[in-house]
Amino acid sequence: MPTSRTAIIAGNWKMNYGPQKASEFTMEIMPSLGQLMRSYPRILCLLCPPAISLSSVREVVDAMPAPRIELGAQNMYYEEKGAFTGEIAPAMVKELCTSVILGHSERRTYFGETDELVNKKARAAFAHRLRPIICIGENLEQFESGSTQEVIRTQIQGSLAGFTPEQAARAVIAYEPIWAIGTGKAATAEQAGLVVHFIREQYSEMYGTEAGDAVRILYGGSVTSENIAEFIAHPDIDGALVGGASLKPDFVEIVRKTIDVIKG
Ligand SMILES: O=C[C@H](O)COP(=O)(O)O
Repeated sequence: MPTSRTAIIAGNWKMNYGPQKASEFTMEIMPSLGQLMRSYPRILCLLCPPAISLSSVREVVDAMPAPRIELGAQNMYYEEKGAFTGEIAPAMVKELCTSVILGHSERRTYFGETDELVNKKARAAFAHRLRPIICIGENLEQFESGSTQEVIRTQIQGSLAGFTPEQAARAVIAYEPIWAIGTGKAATAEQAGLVVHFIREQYSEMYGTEAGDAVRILYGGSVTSENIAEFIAHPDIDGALVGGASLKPDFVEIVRKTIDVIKG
């Protein structure tokens, strides 16, 4: 990644760690994570536990303050409040988080989320000054049939429809090829980099060249401390959305190696 952008390492805990376990795990990683974050400024770290555990993680992070360690929600609804059983509203997320993951492939696959819905949620995020992390990516069949670019183009145009240039600049994109998620078979940095570069081109077409250069784009899919360095070394990739490895102290190693690569 170039020096003009800030790295982001986000840990998506998915449906793991209730309030008690989330608190214990955060206490376990915060001393070393905090030390790392104090050592280098050009990186943002996001912890994204399940919604029910956000408060307990918030308490630990507040008690062990360190710069640029923020919380993110894994999802939210777009309505302000009301009779939407089981959902959480943007203002509720905003009380504890700076960011929200939207349109994760697991939301799209298991809960039928569409680009249109992701777009509504992203607009609600902007309205509440939350940073949306918008996930896109192709499945194995689409990858093997060579339709990755077409899928990505459709997802970008649908999920980002009607964004102003300012909103587009605040959004973070996470490219997650579905075939690499939770499989232990990460894309190569070269494979991921080609798609991420394509996303930058789409951004440039929609919002101008500067926007294409400035937008922060993460890679996600079987990222560990063993392979993070090659992704961060790629000029188009700005960080990672980490699933399984974010549930272990390996997450701190991922942050450490990211800093090592950026520092050079
Ligand atoms: O949100 C994270 C991604 O789905 C990647 O998950 P993973 O690192 O377990 O493959």
